[in-house]
Amino acid sequence: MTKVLVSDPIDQAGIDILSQVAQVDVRTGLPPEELKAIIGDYDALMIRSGTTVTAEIIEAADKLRIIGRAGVGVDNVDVPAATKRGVLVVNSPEGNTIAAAEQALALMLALSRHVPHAHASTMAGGWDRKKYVGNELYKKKLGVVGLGKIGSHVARVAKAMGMDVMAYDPYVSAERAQQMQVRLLPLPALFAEADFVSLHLPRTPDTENLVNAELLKTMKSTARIVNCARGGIIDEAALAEAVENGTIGGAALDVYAKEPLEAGSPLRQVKERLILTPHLGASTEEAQENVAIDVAEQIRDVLLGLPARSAVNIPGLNAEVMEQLKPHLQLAETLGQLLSQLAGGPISELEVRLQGDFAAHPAQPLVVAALKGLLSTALGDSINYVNASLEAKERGIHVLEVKDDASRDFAGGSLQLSCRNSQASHSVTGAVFAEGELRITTIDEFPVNVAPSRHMLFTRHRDMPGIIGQLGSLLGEHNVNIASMQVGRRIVRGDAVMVLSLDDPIPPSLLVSVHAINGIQEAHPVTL
Ligand SMILES: NC(=O)C1=CN([C@@H]2O[C@H](COP(=O)(O)OP(=O)(O)OC[C@H]3O[C@@H](n4cnc5c(N)ncnc54)[C@H](O)[C@@H]3O)[C@@H](O)[C@H]2O)C=CC1
Ligand SMILES: O=C(O)C(=O)COP(=O)(O)O
Repeated sequence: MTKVLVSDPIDQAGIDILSQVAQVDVRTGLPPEELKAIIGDYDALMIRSGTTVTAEIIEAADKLRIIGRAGVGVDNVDVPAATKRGVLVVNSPEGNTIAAAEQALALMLALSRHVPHAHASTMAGGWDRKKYVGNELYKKKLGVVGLGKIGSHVARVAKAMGMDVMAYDPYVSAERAQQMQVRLLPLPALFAEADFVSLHLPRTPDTENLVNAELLKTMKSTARIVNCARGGIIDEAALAEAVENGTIGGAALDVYAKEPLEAGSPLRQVKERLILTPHLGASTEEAQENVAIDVAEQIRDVLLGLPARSAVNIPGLNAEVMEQLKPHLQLAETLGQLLSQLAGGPISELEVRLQGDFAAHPAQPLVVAALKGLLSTALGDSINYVNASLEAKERGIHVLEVKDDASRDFAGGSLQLSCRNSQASHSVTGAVFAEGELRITTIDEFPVNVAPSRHMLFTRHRDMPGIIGQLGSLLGEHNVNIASMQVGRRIVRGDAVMVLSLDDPIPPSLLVSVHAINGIQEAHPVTL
């Protein structure tokens, strides 16, 4: 029975989808040791930010095929460790965009009008209209750091509220910023000019402690900062001090370096002009339904053997590409399997050549598929689209991609894989014919025209009378049925190849006899 573990609170809509294909166990708040102890039973894991998926947990996850993050940030998942184990990581890149953006806007308004403190004071019996005089956002300068999906929505709404919006994002083009009518500024200039700063960038080694004591000192003493992105981007002790000392006008945080926020955090000591919420950015009914459906559908699809649409660790290979290129990927994988069995040993270089109309396809997915095929001979089921590139790199396989749209052998083009190792080099070419039918069209530059089949035998031999008959009789004597046979040669009585599709595998003892036939130079049994 396929089993899915849901280890954080997920909307019921997601559980319902997963239940169509698997037994779903919801166990939230598991301590790491307990998660490690049970993860080996599960085919899929669905999480939010509450579960940390370490390399140790992935190591214990013998059956795990997919980790679904019902949200955006995957910084709580050791993605390289998952990739190494061939575990797909998916997320919901857009399901909570609006929720997180609205949380940032809510905090900006709440900060500028002292909403939480005024509320607490009123509830406590007070009526303090003077203390809580605030500021308007209208005509104030907002600096958005990270102009991605959430940052862009914040910028759009802030502009509608009459704010002057600037942004810092090293990966956003001047054209995009212009389109959004946002000024792009370097980070120090943005911090120096801003009345409000809102952070919307991921936490990475580059962004850790990006907002430190030094940068805070460059802000206006009235400026306020909002972080609904990730903890650890702001130095929390420095921020607490800056708010307390009046270096800046205030701050509102939804995310923390360590969650839940520790009881002894200096942030908890700040009494005024600081608003803290417990990571609520994505916590709207709408966003929770969106992300749960988005991610549960992907887990369901992957468990059914279908591609996922938002895979984090197979860039360029989303569901749309997989669907469009299905037969082409199948061809690349089959040729990879074939090539590795012809080579019969470690390979140091693989050339993937997209010829004719094939060159119009993106190369990367086809390279990944070829590597998966190539490595599956040695690594079996443990190799997949997730870890194929990494495994190839670790085995020192140098990959060359070539696009040659001038070569016009077939309508639709062809794909050629060539490999080299210390002893020899081999090449195979294939094409996708009408109705998605796959054909092997050359082997070691000899022209053939064969549909791949489960069991095959490839020989290199001298083109001379009697060889085909001898081989046919030999296989017949051993009850190996030949489904089809083809010979390819470049010159009469020169070197030739023979391709046999067989109904049964060739036993090793029979292979010895095949090799013994006079004129046969090489014989490679192939299983696809
Ligand atoms: N508080 C919450 O509950 C939620 C928090 N988030 C967090 O919000 C953040 C943004 O999410 P999205 O907008 O969906 O992501 P996104 O990928 O659409 O945007 C991130 C932007 O940050 C930019 N960026 C990367 N490194 C940068 C750097 N060093 N300096 C400035 N900009 C940089 C990227 O170019 C990109 O434009 C993520 O960290 C995500 O985890 C997302 C949803 C909910
Ligand atoms: O989607 C994200 O990146 C979030 O931070 C949301 O986290 P959550 O799912 O609410 O634990």
